[in-house]
Amino acid sequence: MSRSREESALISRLEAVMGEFSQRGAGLVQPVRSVVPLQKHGGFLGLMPAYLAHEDILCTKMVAFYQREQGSSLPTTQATVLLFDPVSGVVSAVMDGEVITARRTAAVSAISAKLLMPRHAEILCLLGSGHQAVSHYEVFTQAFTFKEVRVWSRSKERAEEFARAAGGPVTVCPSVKEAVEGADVIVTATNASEPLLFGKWVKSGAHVAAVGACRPDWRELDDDLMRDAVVYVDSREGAAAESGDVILSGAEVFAELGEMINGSMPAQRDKTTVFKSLGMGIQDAVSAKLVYDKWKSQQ
Ligand SMILES: NC(=O)C1=CN([C@@H]2O[C@H](COP(=O)(O)OP(=O)(O)OC[C@H]3O[C@@H](n4cnc5c(N)ncnc54)[C@H](O)[C@@H]3O)[C@@H](O)[C@H]2O)C=CC1
Ligand SMILES: O=C(O)C1=NCCCC1
Repeated sequence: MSRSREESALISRLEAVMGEFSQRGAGLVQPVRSVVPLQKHGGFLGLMPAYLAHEDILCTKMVAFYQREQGSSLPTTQATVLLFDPVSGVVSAVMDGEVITARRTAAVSAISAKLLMPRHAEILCLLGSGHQAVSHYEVFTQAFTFKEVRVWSRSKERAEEFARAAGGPVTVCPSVKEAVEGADVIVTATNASEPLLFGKWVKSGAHVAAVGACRPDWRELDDDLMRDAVVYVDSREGAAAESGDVILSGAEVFAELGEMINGSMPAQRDKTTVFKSLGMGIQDAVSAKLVYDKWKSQQ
């Protein structure tokens, strides 16, 4: 299967499961991520189980996240995914979770952009130049056509490296402000714990896919942006427990991505919108099953 067909298959599986999640039916069990904080070491261990009864997928991801020193050779996010046979509880696969995490997160952000970005979006801006920035660049430029792609990163060298490695032209911007001004779609994919994207810089009607800041006291977005934008989340329970951008700004969550997919809540495309992504076990479960089924079919 070509990369683009794999991407479309992943996106349609994710759309279906996010829609099912937002119906809160009995066929889908996914608690909010359990987090074991490792304050002493600047990290946490997250456990992300999920059971999808209709498709009989039983899965858990274990993800370790560490805020590394700049220049560290270790990744900030390290994940392992376990797939089980739900009939017997036997483990059927142990998978590295790096690619699954990178691609499913970008695919979910692309679903939010498909529904919420301005109709004639021309400028994509990526804040951060790490794993998520790379996967978002790949998935977004495959799914949509932009006239300009911009990147900003704390380290100019890293941003330049990112631009060199990208499959098309990327403008490296010297500041967040210059990167985001006039942008139609902004992806925040950093390890920041303080706001770096300010509402006063964001063009009215733009769509922000906010991927970082996954702890209740971490931020990427300022209060103005959170309060002025229409805020969508992947899971209301997840956002209430884990998103500093939601909790500390006091912003109202308008809808879940799945509610938009189901048509029970509208996509307010004409407004400035934020999709606050935290990541969900069901996303890993359907992604891991796609990988497993493909591997099985090749045996
Ligand atoms: N929503 C979701 O489903 C998921 C979210 N994440 C989150 O996405 C974010 C990025 O993850 P990766 O790309 O894997 O990390 P990475 O370590 O590969 O890249 C992080 C980027 O953030 C930048 N950065 C670090 N500290 C910063 C600061 N204080 N201010 C501005 N930039 C800073 C780094 O220079 C780098 O460009 C993390 O916050 C991670 O927790 C990761 C996986 C899934
Ligand atoms: O969903 C995930 O996977 C993650 N989300 C937040 C940060 C660590 C990984």
